[in-house]
Amino acid sequence: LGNNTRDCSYVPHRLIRPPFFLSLGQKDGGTQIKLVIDYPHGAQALFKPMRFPRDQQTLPNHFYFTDFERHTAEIAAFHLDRLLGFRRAMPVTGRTLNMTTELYQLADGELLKTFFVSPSSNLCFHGKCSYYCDTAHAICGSPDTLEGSFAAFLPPKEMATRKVWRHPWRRSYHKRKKAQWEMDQDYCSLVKDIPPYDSGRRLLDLMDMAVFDFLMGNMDRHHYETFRLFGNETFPVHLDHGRGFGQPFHDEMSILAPIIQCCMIRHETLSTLIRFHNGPKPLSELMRESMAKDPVTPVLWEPHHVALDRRVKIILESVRDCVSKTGAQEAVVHDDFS
Ligand SMILES: Nc1ncnc2c1ncn2[C@@H]1O[C@H](COP(=O)(O)OP(=O)(O)OP(=O)(O)O)[C@@H](O)[C@H]1O
Ligand SMILES: [Mn+2]
Repeated sequence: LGNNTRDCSYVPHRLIRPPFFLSLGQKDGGTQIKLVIDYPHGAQALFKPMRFPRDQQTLPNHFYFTDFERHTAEIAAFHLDRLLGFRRAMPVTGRTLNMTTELYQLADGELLKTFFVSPSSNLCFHGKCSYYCDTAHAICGSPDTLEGSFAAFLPPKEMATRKVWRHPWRRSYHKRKKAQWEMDQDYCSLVKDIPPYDSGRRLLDLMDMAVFDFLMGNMDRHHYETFRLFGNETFPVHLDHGRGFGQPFHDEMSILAPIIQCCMIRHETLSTLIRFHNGPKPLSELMRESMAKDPVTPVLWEPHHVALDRRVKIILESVRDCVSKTGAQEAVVHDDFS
């Protein structure tokens, strides 16, 4: 993890072969199919399969909550989180797998029943879930290789329980309704009075999350989770980015609402954004370099890189507007937590 590449030269070669799976199962909960992969020695990964080619955009008549998930968004979001200096996302890598030997032969029960061969002789499955789990939305190999994202698994509940929080700037998840924050420009003053946002680091962490989500265009931040162990003095884990990186030609300003309405950003995060803007290297280049070694590189369609640099500029402009209203003392917050 991190900037330092781990030195593996002392590891016998047979130990660093790609690991093989022991078993797999469907991850319950959530709207789209994802699998829990079990490796030997108790390790696990969360697998999200590829559905579409890299250049497919969010369908124009789809809402943020009906958008298909993209495995590449999960991979790219991990790299973006790390480059922003947050390190609040689980590590995610891409990998191409053999559907027959690595999925079909290991599947059982309800999952196995959903495998079939398509009219063009590709092996497919659709699993069971609450949205896109039917024959019309199946995941198909070509003919039997399939790309996916593999996220390192969070520690089990027994080791580290998590608390789920409703995001104060959650969208309505309804095709006709708006959320309160979309109608009330003074919404932040309400949030600021309510624990855990009234003290400590949490409100600033939400500002960081808005930066992160705006850069990738993720509108699907309905809840977030924290580890209970540290009470409120802890960070929100950045999970579930499958709906990011869907619209490279559109910048969704409403994702910046927390920053615009609270007129606030963490000093450290602002410095990072200024570094992306002034160089030596723009964010697009840092992302390309960071993802170059991923097994499914190039991870993102090129227009997404262009969008990242454009959006860095937009955040800086928003912060500048806000500083000119309230002054830098108020808007740019120094804290010791990041
Ligand atoms: N790396 C991980 N390790 C273990 N559990 C995870 C990991 N990432 C996510 N989860 C858990 O799995 C749940 C579902 O994952 P995720 O949110 O990515 O799927 P989803 O289908 O998009 O769900 P939803 O539709 O509720 O947004 C999350 O709420 C989280 O608690
Ligand atoms: Mn989701």
